[in-house]
Amino acid sequence: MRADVVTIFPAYLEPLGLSLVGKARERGTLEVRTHDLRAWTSDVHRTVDDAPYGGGPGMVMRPEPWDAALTEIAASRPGSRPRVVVPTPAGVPFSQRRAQELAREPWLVFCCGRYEGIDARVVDAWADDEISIGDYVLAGGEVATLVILEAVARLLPGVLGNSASAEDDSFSDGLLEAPVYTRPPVWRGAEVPAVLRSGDHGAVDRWRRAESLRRTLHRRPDLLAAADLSAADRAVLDA
Ligand SMILES: N#Cc1c(N)n[nH]c1-c1ccc2c(Cl)cn(Cc3cccnc3)c2c1
Repeated sequence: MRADVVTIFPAYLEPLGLSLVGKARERGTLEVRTHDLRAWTSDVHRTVDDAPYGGGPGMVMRPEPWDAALTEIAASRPGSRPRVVVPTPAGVPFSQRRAQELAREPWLVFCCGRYEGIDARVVDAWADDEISIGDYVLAGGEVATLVILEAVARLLPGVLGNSASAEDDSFSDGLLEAPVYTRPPVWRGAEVPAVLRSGDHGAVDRWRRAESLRRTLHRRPDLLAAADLSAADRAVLDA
């Protein structure tokens, strides 16, 4: 997969050189190219924003630099067209399912806006996805792009080591993950649940499923409606 990121703060994307995404880049599983939007301005002040029509607070990002940037980037891979993702507070909610969908794309381009947003005509002309990573307000699209790209990168083939797999993820079965423990067996008087040290893999699986169901019921009951629950699951929830 190739991912291009357009931003006025390229340094914001430096974490993409670290850890899991960094290793995927080293392996060649993921290629990330970061672009400074100001490279497509033509005035001496490298202006990317202007006052909003209709008045109101803040500034809006001008269409011309964005269109020039996206036109050049989209033309850089003849015969191919990128899926253009625009993080925005007004976007559809990001989810594991959407991450899985994006992970199947060969080429993503992320438009990281700032100020009050990007001129809507550019978004209308170029965006395939307008995505929000949650119901809170950020100052721009860069952090959202980091979140989306990490969630997508970990789903790419070979990125997660043999000991982990995306199938075991929280949300992969539509439920929240069960609690996890490691050594020591007793820490500040708190013991690891005995079943996890029993060596009985069937019992461990049943315990984890029950804990996952109980956690989801208490913290995210909204997820249960879409989850594929067995009769045994429902017995746990009704207990
Ligand atoms: N994704 C996501 C997301 C989220 N969940 N919160 N905030 C954002 C987000 C994404 C993109 C931009 C751009 Cl461009 C400008 N701003 C600042 C802003 C703040 C309030 C109203 N309008 C714009 C962005 C905020």
